[in-house]
Amino acid sequence: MAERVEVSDVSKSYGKVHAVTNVSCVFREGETIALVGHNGAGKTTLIKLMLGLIRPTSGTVRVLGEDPSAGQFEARQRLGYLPENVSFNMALTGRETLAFYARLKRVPLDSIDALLERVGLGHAADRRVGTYSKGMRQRLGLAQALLGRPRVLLLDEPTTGLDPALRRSFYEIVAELRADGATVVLSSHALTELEGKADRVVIINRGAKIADGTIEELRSIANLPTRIRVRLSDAADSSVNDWIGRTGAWKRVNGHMLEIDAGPGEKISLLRSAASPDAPVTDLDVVPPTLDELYAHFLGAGEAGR
Ligand SMILES: Nc1ncnc2c1ncn2[C@@H]1O[C@H](COP(=O)(O)OP(=O)(O)OP(=O)(O)O)[C@@H](O)[C@H]1O
Repeated sequence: MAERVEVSDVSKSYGKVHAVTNVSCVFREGETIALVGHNGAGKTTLIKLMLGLIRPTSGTVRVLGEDPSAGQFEARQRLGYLPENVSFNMALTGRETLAFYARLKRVPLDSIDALLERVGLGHAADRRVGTYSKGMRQRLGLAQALLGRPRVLLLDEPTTGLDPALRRSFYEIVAELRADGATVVLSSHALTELEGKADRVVIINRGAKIADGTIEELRSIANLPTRIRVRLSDAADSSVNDWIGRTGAWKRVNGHMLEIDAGPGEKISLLRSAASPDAPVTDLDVVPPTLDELYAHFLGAGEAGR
């Protein structure tokens, strides 16, 4: 797969503030990447570096084979950007707004109506943007970013302000872009929202990259325990205590439930013993670590390494 974005050992400082420190990453054709980090972690700075709006203090950035901060950045037309806070001229209609951006990008104006339909704004094309809801403005921002079928899309916290139905339709569009070979970078505060949506997750903390991989890879690196919870057949039965004594350090949740945090090495043997015919168990749940726990793990590991 072709490399679309290459960030090599990039740092960016604003005076004494080190917004990004020695970050390297490569984003390829057809990849959807989640750029995750807390407020002030450096996500927007990284996106601005990829857009060429700012230059790195050190290191290099290449987008579609070119330096995005060079004066003649021919690839700009193939780069789409949705800023964190979209702001439009409230007096223009949705269609006029897109026409304005299409002229700037030198994109044929006849693509505008199809784009407005695609983001669900066809019915409001001739209304002034001042009358749009926040979600409608966000979708107009997405339509603007999609002008000219860009090969790289940088979407800064794109689902802020969208209700669950709009989020779903937003991610449907992201899936179509991915199928069409676009490289999509989605920045977010929350890892949970992005499960199943991104091929890869890059976690940024205080300007440094602290994790990079698929969610499965990150789960396996983090090695977090899986919670196993069992319902006892007869909690009062003395055989229960014998069984607990034989099988592990189960904790009582209440009178008839036990749970244990099973490390990767003991998970199978604990499940076997809980499912065996002599176990006083009538039901069993396996709860893998949540994405919030995974995120917290990497943030904690990043802090410990400082
Ligand atoms: N123009 C600037 N001048 C000075 N400091 C800046 C500037 N832009 C960003 N910073 C600082 O750089 C750091 C990273 O900011 P950045 O906006 O990249 O974070 P972020 O991860 O996008 O945060 P958020 O989720 O809040 O948008 C922060 O400490 C911020 O205050």
